[in-house]
Amino acid sequence: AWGYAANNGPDKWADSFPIANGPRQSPIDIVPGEASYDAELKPLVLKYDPSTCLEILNNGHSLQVTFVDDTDSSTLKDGPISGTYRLKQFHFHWGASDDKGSEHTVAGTKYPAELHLVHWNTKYESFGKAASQPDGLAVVGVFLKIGAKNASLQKLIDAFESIKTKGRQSSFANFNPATLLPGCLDYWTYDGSLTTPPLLESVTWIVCKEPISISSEQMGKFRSLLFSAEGEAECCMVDNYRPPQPLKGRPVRASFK
Ligand SMILES: NS(=O)(=O)c1ccc2o/c(=N\O)[nH]c2c1
Ligand SMILES: [Zn+2]
Repeated sequence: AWGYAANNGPDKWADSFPIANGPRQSPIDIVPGEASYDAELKPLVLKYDPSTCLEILNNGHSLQVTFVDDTDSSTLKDGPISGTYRLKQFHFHWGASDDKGSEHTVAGTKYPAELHLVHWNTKYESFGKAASQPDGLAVVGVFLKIGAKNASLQKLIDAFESIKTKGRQSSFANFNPATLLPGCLDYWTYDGSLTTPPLLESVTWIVCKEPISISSEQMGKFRSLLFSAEGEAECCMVDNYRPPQPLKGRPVRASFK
């Protein structure tokens, strides 16, 4: 099965998922000077209902918080997209040290971590169906940088003991993902893919320019999660990021000057 180790990591994914070398793969290096400001891009409209928060889980690749997505309670609208996209889950990617961990980079700069809020287009009947369509998904990416303790992230961290190993999940209620968004919602946007297998080219990426903070201690708690299941040799969940992929001529637009 795929992972992030030398024997099953990003350089090996093309063996089972040839789309890994496709024309619209993610993540990418975002070069602000080469992004074009598009005055027609609208502000993001994110409306999240904390009561749709369901559970927190360790899926062996990341820690993920999943949401009830059978109604339009938690949605993303406007920005670069048309129609309504429903929040399905959010998760993170991070490094073994503070000098790496994000998937997108900004003029080569790696952040210690990156948050992905995953939404699917309600013109399709489910996430699974949407994930195979070129306009099926919209993922909002938020960079994390080392700084002040983040009270919102702390609520997630307080649940980590119950999801330390692969396959563990626990109920997680009334969490408002809007508390994880930066104050300013300026963004870059481009057409891309899932950054993990099956690497489907169905994602409109919306990457926020402004990072949110996480303290060093909090970052250490992320690194205490395990890729391994209970009873297996312990393997720290770190460096669960795919490096930037070729842009292949794609335009990157900015919502800000
Ligand atoms: N890392 S990512 O591109 O946000 C992402 C989002 C949703 C996903 O669902 C997946 N398999 O079902 N992989 C995946 C990656
Ligand atoms: Zn992700």
